[in-house]
Amino acid sequence: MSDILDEVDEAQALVAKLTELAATEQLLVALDFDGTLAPEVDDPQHARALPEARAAVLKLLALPGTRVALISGRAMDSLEHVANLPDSVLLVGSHGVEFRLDTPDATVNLDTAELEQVDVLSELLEDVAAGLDQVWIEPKPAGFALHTRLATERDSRIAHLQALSETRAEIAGLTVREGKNVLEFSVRSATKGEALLHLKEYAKATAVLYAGDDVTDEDAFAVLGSRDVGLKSGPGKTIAEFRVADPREVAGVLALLADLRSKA
Ligand SMILES: O=P(O)(O)OC[C@H]1O[C@H](O[C@H]2O[C@H](CO)[C@@H](O)[C@H](O)[C@H]2O)[C@H](O)[C@@H](O)[C@@H]1O
Repeated sequence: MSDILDEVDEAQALVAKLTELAATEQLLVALDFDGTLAPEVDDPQHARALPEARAAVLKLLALPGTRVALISGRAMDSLEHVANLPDSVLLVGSHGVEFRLDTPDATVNLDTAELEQVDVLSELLEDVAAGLDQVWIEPKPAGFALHTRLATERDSRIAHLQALSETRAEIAGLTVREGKNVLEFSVRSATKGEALLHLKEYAKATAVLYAGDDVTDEDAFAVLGSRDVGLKSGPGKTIAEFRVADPREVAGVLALLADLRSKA
């Protein structure tokens, strides 16, 4: 019984906070993609935002004083492809390495040393993936994601251990992030928290909603202020103020925010 009461209290607190947020002067709605707008799927190329999430994003985009951004671990070209949203949506790819704001230039210019590190990374991770079933690498401008979603638990563990020890032995200062069935390696360090702060300033936002589902989203939750709202999608430890069960419920929150803001 007390669980139900807790859930009711939390839902009421979320609605109250969204009502405040909806009245802010310049709103930034910043969203993670996989696991937040789009349910997880086995092939990353097939991930798509739920239709109701997409509809809510388009409704928010049309409102005055409102910007929408996606902050993703995906490479920019992959994010543009799967999100397929209007150009007015601000995009951040590769966990904050790539930006597509209102001007089209999103190129990452790696220096010679970084390019060499990417080559070394590629060789090492390709070797790891080649020796294990259902382990594969996804290239990004400044690194790679090592995917293990369909691998056995044993192969997945071996892949992570081998990849970590070999890359760390060869490349100094490598950024490694753990996500859902994925280990990400980047020769440029950046976090979703830094990206969110940049977007907040760029959009002159007076308040922010940030929603995300994975460990890397915790960096974004960490930079939110008292007027902002952090929304965790799904299970797992979080510092976000609020939690919903899955992308379907995230879509519900976005639709409610759009509705409240259109009336505010
Ligand atoms: O920051 P995000 O937008 O959540 O992106 C994180 C990673 O998402 C993708 O991988 C994850 O989603 C896939 C599709 O559901 C899933 O198959 C995979 O197991 C997940 O790790 C993407 O492929 C990565 O590049 C992103 O960094």
